[in-house]
Amino acid sequence: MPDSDSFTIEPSSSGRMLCGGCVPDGVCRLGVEPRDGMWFDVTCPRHWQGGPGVAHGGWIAAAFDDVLNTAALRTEPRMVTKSLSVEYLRPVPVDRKLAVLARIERHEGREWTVSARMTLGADTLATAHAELRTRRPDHYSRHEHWLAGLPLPTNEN
Ligand SMILES: CCCCCCCC/C=C\CCCCCCCC(=O)SCCNC(=O)CCNC(=O)[C@H](O)C(C)(C)COP(=O)(O)OP(=O)(O)OC[C@H]1O[C@@H](n2cnc3c(N)ncnc32)[C@H](O)[C@@H]1OP(=O)(O)O
Repeated sequence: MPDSDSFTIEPSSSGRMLCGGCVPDGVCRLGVEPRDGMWFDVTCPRHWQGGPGVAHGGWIAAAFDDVLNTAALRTEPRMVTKSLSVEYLRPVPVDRKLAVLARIERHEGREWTVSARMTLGADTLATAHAELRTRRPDHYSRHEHWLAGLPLPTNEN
C-alpha cells in the first residue's frame, strides 16, 4: 500500500498549490487565488450560492480554511486545521472578486494561531480565527489504520 504520509505538494501548471480534490482540474474550485504576500483574491462560484446572489456560509468557512492554511504552508509544508471560527458580518456576493488578508498571529512548535479578514472595497464582510497544527509525520497512516480497524457497514446501518 502506498504511504499516505509521503505525498508531496506540487504546484499546478498555474503555480497554485492545490488540495487533492482540485489537482485533476488544475484550479482551486473554491475560487481562492493567492495574490501578494498575505493577500488573496477570492470569488464565490455561483454554485455555492446560499440565499439569492449571496454565498453559502460553508463556502465562506472553506475559503477561510484554504487561505489560512495556504498562508502557513509558506513556512511549514504539513498543516492541518484544529479549529476554525467565522464571524459572518454581511452577506457575501457571489461572482464578485473579494480580498482576504491573512495574518499569522502566533507560531510556536506545532501550534499556530491565524486570522483573516474578507473585504469588498472598504467593507469587512467576514472574519475568521483558526488554530492550525503542524501535522504529525504519521497523520494519514494513523487515520487509515484506525479506519481499517472499524467494522464494515452492514445493510442495517
Ligand atoms: C485536507 C488536507 C490538505 C492537505 C494539504 C495539501 C495541499 C495543499 C495545497 C493547497 C493549500 C490548501 C490548504 C487547505 C488545507 C485545508 C486544511 C484542512 O482543512 S485539514 C482537515 C480538517 N482538519 C482535520 O482533519 C484535523 C482532524 N483533527 C486531528 O487530526 C487532531 O485532532 C489534531 C491533529 C488537530 C490534534 O492536534 P493536537 O496538537 O491538539 O493534539 P495531538 O497530540 O496531535 O492529538 C490529540 C489526539 O487527537 C487524536 N488524533 C490526532 N491525530 C490523529 C490521527 N492522525 N488519527 C487519528 N486520531 C488522531 C488522538 O486521539 C490524539 O490523542 P493521543 O495521541 O492518541 O493521545
